[in-house]
Amino acid sequence: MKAEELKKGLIVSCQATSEEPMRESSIIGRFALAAEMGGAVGVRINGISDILATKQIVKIPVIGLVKHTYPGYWSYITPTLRDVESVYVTGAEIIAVDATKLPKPEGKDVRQLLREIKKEFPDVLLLADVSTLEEGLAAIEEGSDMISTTLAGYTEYTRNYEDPRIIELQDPDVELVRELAQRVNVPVIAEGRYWDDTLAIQAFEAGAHNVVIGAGITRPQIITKKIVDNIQAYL
Ligand SMILES: CC(=O)N[C@H](C=O)[C@@H](O)[C@H](O)[C@H](O)COP(=O)(O)O
Repeated sequence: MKAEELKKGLIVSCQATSEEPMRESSIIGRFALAAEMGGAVGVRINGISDILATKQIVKIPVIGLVKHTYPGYWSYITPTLRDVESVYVTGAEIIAVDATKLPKPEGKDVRQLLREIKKEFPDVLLLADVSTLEEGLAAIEEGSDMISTTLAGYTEYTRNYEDPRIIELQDPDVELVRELAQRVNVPVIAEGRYWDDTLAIQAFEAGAHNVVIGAGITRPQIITKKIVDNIQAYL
């Protein structure tokens, strides 16, 4: 696949941690199928078995990643060459990688990591997950094919709140999408706390090529809680 082939539109992130009720690869695959049936142009999937389950039943492009934590390092989205390789062999069309300025495992800096990925996997479509404009521009210089605002609001220097439960409710960073779209000529993907079509349209108006919605579609316990909290006042 080539970067130009990624259609404009909605990408659905289908992810569940070990504490979540949907934590099963076949369920994640079904979420991805539902996303495809609903008109999504791509899905974003974490973990090898979830990616493989998804690849079996959908035709739309898969953005694959592995969340892998290394002691002493903050970066956790496909942060090493070996992690990239593990996603690469699944056949995921696009690979998402932490492209924040924070140091990467094995003592690498972000530019070195991105450069090595491009060298070792020249045909890979590399999606740089960033939290700031500067990180996005650096990732483009190192050959990234797409940029996503995935980590805006999550790195320590872009966080506004200490409480991780609060951050889930914060507004998405539409301004970062606007700034990136003005400065780069690769697809800019708006991601992180986009809950619905109203927020997604704001991102498209700001120049996004795609908007990723995760929790707002595929984390039913969070959706339920949001609705329950909102109607509580009337009960
Ligand atoms: C920060 C981080 O680790 N984000 C992850 C990236 O893969 C996922 O946990 C998010 O669900 C995804 O980015 C979609 O975002 P939201 O669920 O807010 O629509």
